[in-house]
Amino acid sequence: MTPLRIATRKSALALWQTEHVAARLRALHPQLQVELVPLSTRGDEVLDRSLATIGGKGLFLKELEVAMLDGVADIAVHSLKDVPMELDPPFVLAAVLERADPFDAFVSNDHASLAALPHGARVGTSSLRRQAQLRARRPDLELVDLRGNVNTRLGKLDAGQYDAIVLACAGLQRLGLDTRIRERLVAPDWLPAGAQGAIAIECRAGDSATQALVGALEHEATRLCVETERAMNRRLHGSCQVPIAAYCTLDGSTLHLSGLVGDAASGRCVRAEASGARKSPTAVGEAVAQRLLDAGAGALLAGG
Ligand SMILES: NCc1[nH]cc(CCC(=O)O)c1CC(=O)O
Repeated sequence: MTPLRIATRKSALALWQTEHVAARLRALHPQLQVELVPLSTRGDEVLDRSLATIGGKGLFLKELEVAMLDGVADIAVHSLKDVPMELDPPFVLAAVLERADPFDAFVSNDHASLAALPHGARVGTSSLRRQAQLRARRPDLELVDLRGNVNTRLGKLDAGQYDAIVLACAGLQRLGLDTRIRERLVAPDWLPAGAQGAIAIECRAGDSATQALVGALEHEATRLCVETERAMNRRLHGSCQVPIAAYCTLDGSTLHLSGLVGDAASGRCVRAEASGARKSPTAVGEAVAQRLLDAGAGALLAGG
């Protein structure tokens, strides 16, 4: 059998996620040889600049997609929250794995919780979604830009540049850093990015053999929830540059979606919810998007 080659970014988190997928594929298919193809992406090389000015988060995907088109790799492993709402037609998400912890983590060396931070404390995050929710709860905080991969961000916290930072729980847990989590910021009070905590496998749309191979890793409940969240984002034209949060759960046959659009500067947040049948993730996502727009989210999305 020809080996299955997996394109991956080179950050510690990306490599962990790719090794995880490789191990699960080897366990499912003992005869299969699985190889990693680590690649540098433009998104990794320009982390110090605003991603919006250089083409958005899709930059992390592009090189991995080129590798698949060139036949250098068969699949690519992604954090689904970083995957654009629309994939280019030659690609599909062949599997979505069971979601890990979907929530954000409050991380600090000196303070036990967001509420316990002293007045005017410095909190590092470059996520507009996190900034908007921080401002809403604590208008007194000084919010400071913080980029880089998980270990870079923790290093800057430990160097004393911030009193606290906010990261995804899933990334910390995967890297064995869960003891750094001082407080989990959970729904309904605090909402994560759509698809946070979920790993997705992308492959060529025409490659049905590979799709069959990786399809065994599909987790249906996660797929339904992230499709609902992504339908909301798509309808709102969400990208990493707009403060949009979405969190969906599946309860038996019912999807429950909570959405939020915020403004990082003022901390104004508009929220909406909807429920619907598990067979209708798109309708549930679009219903929440419409309710957010009806409640005034359009002005926040337009930047004011
Ligand atoms: N923005 C980068 C990114 N993309 C995915 C994760 C965490 C893992 C996940 O959500 O699956 C992170 C780190 C973070 O936001 O702290």
